[in-house]
Amino acid sequence: MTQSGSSGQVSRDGGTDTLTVEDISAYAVMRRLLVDILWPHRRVLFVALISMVVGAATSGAVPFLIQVVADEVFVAKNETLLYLLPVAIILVMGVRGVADWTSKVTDAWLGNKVVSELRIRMFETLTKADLAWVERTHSGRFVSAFVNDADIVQRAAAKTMTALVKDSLTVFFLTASMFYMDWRLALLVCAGMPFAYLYLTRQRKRISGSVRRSLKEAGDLGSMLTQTLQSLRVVKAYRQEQREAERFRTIVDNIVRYLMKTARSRAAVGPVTETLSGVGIAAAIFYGGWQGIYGNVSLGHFAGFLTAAMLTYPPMRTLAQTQAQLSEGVTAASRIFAVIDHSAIVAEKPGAEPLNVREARIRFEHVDFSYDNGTPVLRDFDLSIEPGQKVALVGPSGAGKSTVLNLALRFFDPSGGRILIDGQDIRDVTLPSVRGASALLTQDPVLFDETIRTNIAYGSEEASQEKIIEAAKAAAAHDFISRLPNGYETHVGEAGGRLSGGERQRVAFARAMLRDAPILLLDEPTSALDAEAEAKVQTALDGLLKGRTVLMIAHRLSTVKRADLICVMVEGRIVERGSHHELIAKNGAYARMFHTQFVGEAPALAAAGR
Ligand SMILES: Nc1ncnc2c1ncn2[C@@H]1O[C@H](COP(=O)(O)OP(=O)(O)OP(=O)(O)O)[C@@H](O)[C@H]1O
Repeated sequence: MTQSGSSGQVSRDGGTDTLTVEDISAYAVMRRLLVDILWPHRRVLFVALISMVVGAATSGAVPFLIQVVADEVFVAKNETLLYLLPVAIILVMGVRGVADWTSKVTDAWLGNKVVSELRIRMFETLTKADLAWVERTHSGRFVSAFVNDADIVQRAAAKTMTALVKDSLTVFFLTASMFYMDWRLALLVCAGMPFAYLYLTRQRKRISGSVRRSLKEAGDLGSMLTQTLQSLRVVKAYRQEQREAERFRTIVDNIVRYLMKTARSRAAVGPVTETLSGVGIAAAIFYGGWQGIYGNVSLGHFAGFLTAAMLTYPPMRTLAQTQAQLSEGVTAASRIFAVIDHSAIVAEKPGAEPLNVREARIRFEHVDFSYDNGTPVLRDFDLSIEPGQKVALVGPSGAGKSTVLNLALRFFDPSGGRILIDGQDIRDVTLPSVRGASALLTQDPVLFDETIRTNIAYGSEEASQEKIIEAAKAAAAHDFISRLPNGYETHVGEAGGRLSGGERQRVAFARAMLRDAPILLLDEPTSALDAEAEAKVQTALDGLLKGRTVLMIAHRLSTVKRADLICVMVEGRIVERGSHHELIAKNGAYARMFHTQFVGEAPALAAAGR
């Protein structure tokens, strides 16, 4: 058992069967964004806040200036103020302009920072996450989190931060000025606010629901696009273009449906705030005018108040619209947090030491394992591989051969038994040291869309050019690489698509050579090659196997013959073990396999002198 309590039944890794998004409150999400992400940039945040406060305060000063202009210049005919007031207004507006510029730039910076930080954290989680979880979650869901969700958070962060702080402060200052000037009039203007608040809360819930669904559909769209691009040959060969296009159209239509729902809820905010502001201002004009005619309210007083009321509504309207945007941002952020919060179950114990590889002896000690559906895949799997020994696993499809390699690399943890390398349980040592002890070669080598040199040096970045060439020579790859126009600097294309299968495999061999790991795990790396290509990589493979402990999955007689020990697996158990000749003589499961699967290869191998 690991410290994280891994049970080997992958579905029980904390109960996250899919990427469930919890209903987190807007407050919780914003608090997290503020504390976790923004706090390290508190200086910029501080500058942003100051500029917003200054901007809001200058707005609050404008009605007073208007009041003074009306009362002192127009009514009292004060000439000195006539010269002073324009200067004061230019100053106030100038300060407001600078504050506005500063708050916009700092907001954009903080918005971008929030999103890049969220993207980085998601990526880190992904690279450290359990394979089981990543495989279970559709790639489109991740792509959507990185692209759509992050984009929405960015827009929401940049816009709502200004609106929430600056516009709230502006509304506060202006409302305060209104109450200071005439509290009765101010009450009239503000009477509609509680209704607006209740209405907005209802709209916010609606928006949150439709945004969540549109983002989910956007994830499905991403998944479908990836899937179609990967399987375009099959789509064409089976003439499914029309069907795929219709499926795509359904998803796109759904997205539009949910986006329109969001747009309608968002737009519904406008008429309500407009009407309320109209009613408020109309009431203020009527009551203020009445006071002007029959009471003792001065023109300046009334004009100043009306300016304050007029100036209050635009930021209030923005605040109302912000509710919608905030709701979208919170929904998208909670989807991102669902990715970030995933905790890997295959994790290191605290204070784990690195694996100390002395001889590279591997021991699978009564290992049991099942994937998330709970069906046992390995049952009492018991195998010792001596230093330098080459062991081949053979058996029918689904017997659990690849699973054994997955467990050796600690991609999953067994539910029973232990796996030891040189006597150390691989759950007790650091993860990079376990994975660093082995090199894995698969049927379909994984190359990145980089140069050949970068692909060979993947995982051994510090290797010199000489070492890279040496590894390529040992992997019989140097000659073909040298013939390429850009040699080692040739880009291999997406997934190595510009190279042939055999060339890709030799680049992968060179990578393993350079890595020089004491343990080699092979998942029949030659099985996807034709006879000619295979012949070219055989020598490379022999060189690679020399002096290493090897565990290989074998589908071909040529691979089986390389092994010192052959283990026949059936339904997760080793049912026979021995050398090729011993097992043939036994006339059991291996002999049957030999006669059905391998016999066709035997004459070719004999001719090749193997
Ligand atoms: N990620 C996974 N999640 C759930 N079940 C899995 C997963 N990978 C493999 N299995 C199941 O585990 C069993 C063993 O699979 P495994 O790939 O180890 O067999 P194998 O012997 O390598 O087969 P093959 O020779 O066809 O590659 C199969 O029944 C398979 O369906």
